[in-house]
Amino acid sequence: MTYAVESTGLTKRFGRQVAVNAVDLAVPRGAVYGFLGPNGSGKTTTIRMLLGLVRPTAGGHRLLGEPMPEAATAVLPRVGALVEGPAFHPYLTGRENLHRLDAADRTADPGSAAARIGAALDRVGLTAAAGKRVRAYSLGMRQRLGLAAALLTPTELLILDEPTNGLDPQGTREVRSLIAALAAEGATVLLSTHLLSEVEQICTDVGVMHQGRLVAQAPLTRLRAGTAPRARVRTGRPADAARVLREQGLTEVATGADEASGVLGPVRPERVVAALVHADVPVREFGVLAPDLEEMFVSLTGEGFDVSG
Ligand SMILES: Nc1ncnc2c1ncn2[C@@H]1O[C@H](COP(=O)(O)OP(=O)(O)OP(=O)(O)O)[C@@H](O)[C@H]1O
Repeated sequence: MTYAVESTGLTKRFGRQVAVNAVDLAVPRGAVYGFLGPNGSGKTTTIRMLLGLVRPTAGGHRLLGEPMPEAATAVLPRVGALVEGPAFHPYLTGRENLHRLDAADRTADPGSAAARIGAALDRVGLTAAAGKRVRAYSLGMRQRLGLAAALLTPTELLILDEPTNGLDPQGTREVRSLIAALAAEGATVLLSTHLLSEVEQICTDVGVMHQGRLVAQAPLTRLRAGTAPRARVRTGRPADAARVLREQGLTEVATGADEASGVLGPVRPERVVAALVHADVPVREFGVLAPDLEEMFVSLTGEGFDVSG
């Protein structure tokens, strides 16, 4: 079995609106999979279907190789989840809330509950605030408590909806390093985010959602390799430069007021420079522009991502 999460044709309609449209997810075992998309693109609805919280209109999926929802009782205890608005009791402390959740899990051993809860609180950096009532928690502290709840189960697969949402920069860094540590211990992580920078920092794989559709899905290394570098020449004679670029085999050649550029493909940049000089094109500047993931995602979705954070 190679996929920790696998869906085929997963679809959810709300009335006339198709929130999730025939999504085929494939999350490899051991991956940190970034489920990336702008607000409203269908990430949360997909995650809720994966966890069996929302019934799909069509399609199906497997978690850890088991068919859902048929195998839900067997497989869900092996899956840690953080979904929007976890139902914590506001008048109980963080620790007491975890005890409640842990006690509700029939597969958890009550004898080791205190140790399990202490370890989970510790991992998310909430030990000091564990004795406070949840109603006094900030959004970031609630988010951490949600993560601690996800860590109560064995972390074979973690499904996290916007895990760094509401955290300050320090908290964001801590949660990202926690995710990296869990992955290093062998867990598969699927996390949703609208931050491309988050995907670039911690993910090995990415799936891009746009208007309910999964418009791209690949290991990050392959996406980076697939975004072709462009060569750019600054010159007073852009038309002549463009002709040379085409002669040299560059594709998608474009010109601006004082520049020409094209996709290099297999052509070596030093050959292009030599050809420009040979053709008497005055070269003020020559550069190879690094592939830019953001540009690629924008071209896939026609929308920008929030790149801060
Ligand atoms: N229970 C519901 N009833 C009706 N429409 C819904 C419901 N839940 C979600 N939607 C709609 O489905 C679409 C996808 O929403 P979803 O929350 O899955 O997107 P998202 O990518 O998670 O966005 P966000 O980042 O804002 O959470 C949205 O247009 C939303 O309004």
